[in-house]
Amino acid sequence: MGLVVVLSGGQLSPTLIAREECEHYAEEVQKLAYKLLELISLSLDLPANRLSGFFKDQTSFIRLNHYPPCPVPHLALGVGRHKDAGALTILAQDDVGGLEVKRKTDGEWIRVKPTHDAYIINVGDIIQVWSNDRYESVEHRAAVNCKKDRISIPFFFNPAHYTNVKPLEELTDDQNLAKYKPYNWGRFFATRKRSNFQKLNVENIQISHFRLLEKSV
Ligand SMILES: O=C(O)CCC(=O)C(=O)O
Ligand SMILES: [Fe+2]
Repeated sequence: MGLVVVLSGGQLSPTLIAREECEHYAEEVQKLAYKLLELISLSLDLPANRLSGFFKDQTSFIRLNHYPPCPVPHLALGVGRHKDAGALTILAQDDVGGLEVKRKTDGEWIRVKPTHDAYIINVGDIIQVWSNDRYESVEHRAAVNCKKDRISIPFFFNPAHYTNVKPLEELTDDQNLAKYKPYNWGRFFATRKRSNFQKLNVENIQISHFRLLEKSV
């Protein structure tokens, strides 16, 4: 399957990026994404293949992020705070570090220490909605480094654009009411993309806009 590769940041040149290597990487990382999807399904007491059908015409893509160094990192925008809108993100990064996740208990930003040869897996908004909040997508951001360039390569595993995203019927009943009303993934994503990096600003689309029930803490 053809995957879109998006380049973002300072001096990355498409000519420097080997096409075959990107395609090979996309194929392999996609296999990992399907495996993770199976494990998530099983963890929700669902058949392993319960979610894979949503990805038949998937809208997944890879982004190559380049963060040039900045002498005043706190004044620079890396990637602003946001939650990944899709199903899962598989993030490869170099050893510079910069990714921060927001701790829910006190709102502190916690730096994620890069681990050699390991991926960071982010649960996205769609898994949160499908699981009716049993999984939760994490708020995160990426800071720039004052001395070093940084590269990160997220693979965004997203379902078909026509997917109607809603809590799975198996996980809802009279005792566990659906916490979200259905929304169309293609429209959600297009709206999100238009707002670029202002990802958590009020005018931007969020799954909380589709929430039916108050969130229990
Ligand atoms: O560069 C990173 O560590 C995170 C990037 C990110 O969150 C994103 O591209 O959605
Ligand atoms: Fe992200």
